[in-house]
Amino acid sequence: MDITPERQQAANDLVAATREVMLAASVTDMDLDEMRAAERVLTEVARMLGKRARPRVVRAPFDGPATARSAGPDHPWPLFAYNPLGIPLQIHFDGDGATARLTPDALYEGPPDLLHGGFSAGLMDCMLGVLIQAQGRRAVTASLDLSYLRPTPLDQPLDLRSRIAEISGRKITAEGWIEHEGRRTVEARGLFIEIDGT
Ligand SMILES: CCCCCCCCCC(=O)SCCNC(=O)CCNC(=O)[C@H](O)C(C)(C)COP(=O)(O)OP(=O)(O)OC[C@H]1O[C@@H](n2cnc3c(N)ncnc32)[C@H](O)[C@@H]1OP(=O)(O)O
Repeated sequence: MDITPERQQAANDLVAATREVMLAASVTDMDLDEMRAAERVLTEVARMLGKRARPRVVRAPFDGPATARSAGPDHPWPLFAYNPLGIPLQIHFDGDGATARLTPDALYEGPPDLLHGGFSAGLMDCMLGVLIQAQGRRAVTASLDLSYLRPTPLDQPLDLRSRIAEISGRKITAEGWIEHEGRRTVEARGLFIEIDGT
């Protein structure tokens, strides 16, 4: 089924509202009865939405990041607009690099008050992978090496960056990092291999 701009916006708004629910459900301190009442409402919502469902989450077009890159840094590419489980990012492209800003909330906690290292890895995979996709290259991650240099805080703005380091035949190496207040907390280096097909 084609997705009209109106359906796309409605789907994105629904996913954004779902993220709000996920955070609220995770940190709520309501009374037992209120929690049970909220659970009943949410179960009903899940049934309502599930009455007609696709087998998979809607995919954004493959060439979306390349189009955003051509349009310039003021035209970010939204990541995970259709999937509440993904950490939503607005990725800005500038030449051979990409940047994004994120303030992670309580959903993404690992050590107390800090960002979970697995989420950092996922963010880096996205920053590197989407940058490669924005070059029009169809590639998957073959390896991703991470250095956790210092703790990454929650509830504070983080700057995410990536750049292409090397291209050799089908092999593309990209680097990225997470910064808090100008200091790197995580560094990543990934090898991506170009694949055939769609
Ligand atoms: C459709 C794309 C849409 C956009 C998607 C965005 C993706 C977002 C990022 C992801 O999360 S991707 C999901 C996680 N990754 C995977 O599921 C990939 C699983 N692995 C594979 O599918 C294959 O192993 C892979 C395509 C990576 C390589 O298999 P090939 O059979 O094509 O590789 P081949 O054996 O011919 O090796 C090609 C070169 O890459 C090198 N290589 C392959 N895997 C490597 C590895 N793991 N580490 C280091 N080098 C590796 C290999 O040594 C060789 O180097 P040389 O050309 O110099 O000889």
